[in-house]
Amino acid sequence: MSASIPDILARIVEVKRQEVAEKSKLRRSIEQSANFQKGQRRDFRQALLKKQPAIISEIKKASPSKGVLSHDFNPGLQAKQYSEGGAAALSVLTDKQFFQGSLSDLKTARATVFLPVLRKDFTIDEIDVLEAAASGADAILLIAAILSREELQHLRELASRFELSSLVEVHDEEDLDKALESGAEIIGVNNRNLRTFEVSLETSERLAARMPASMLKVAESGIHSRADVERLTASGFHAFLVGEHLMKSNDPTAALKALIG
Ligand SMILES: O=P(O)(O)OC[C@@H](O)[C@@H](O)c1c[nH]c2ccccc12
Repeated sequence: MSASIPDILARIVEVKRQEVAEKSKLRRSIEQSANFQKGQRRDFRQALLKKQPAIISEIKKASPSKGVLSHDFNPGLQAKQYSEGGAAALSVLTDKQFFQGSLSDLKTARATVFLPVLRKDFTIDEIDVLEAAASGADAILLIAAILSREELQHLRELASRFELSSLVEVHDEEDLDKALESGAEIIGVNNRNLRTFEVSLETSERLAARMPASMLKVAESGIHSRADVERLTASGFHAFLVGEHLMKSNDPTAALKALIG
């Protein structure tokens, strides 16, 4: 990994720390809304297990590596098209500054379909988990590279108290060991290195070999074709997180059907 490449992940986390400080002032009311939403969750894990291959279809207006992906961004319509194409679940980017997303995108998407929804953001604090729960998310993302083993475990357990699933994201052996030790039940391998933006499906293949057979394995990023899905299925992946390929398509429903085969 080259040290000269600007470390986007560190910059994002810096912004998240400022947001956490702001949001924490509203903790009592956020926690109250989180409690109200209990009993309303859609089972993310079961939804993935029910489909083969299970495609977690992502709603993402823009990204730091690719810029704006969709110029007529419409999260409700996108959700509907994904649902019609056979998505197992949705992933909605809620980060504002780097991905141009919002919690209201998540609410709109979820209200339009019956699929469980993953809140895709950079979770670093309890308040983020409470906020996801309060916003009606069904699952959260926990990125191993920005959390300690203890934090991973603590935030996952907090999520589960609010009936949310956690997708624990890893991108190398060190992350994976941490994720396994923290008791992760769903592990996603990000083929995109969040520090350098390099994408390689080999990352998924390499790390899958080190995971228990019973682990629910998700391959994330850089998936563009039915051949990619087949290749990763062969190395033990059951679910696939796909963003750019579907966001850039003129017909997301057809694009999704083609990935499913
Ligand atoms: O657009 P892609 O290459 O299909 O990737 C989707 C998803 O994996 C990617 O958006 C992602 C994976 N982990 C993240 C963490 C934060 C933000 C974004 C991500």
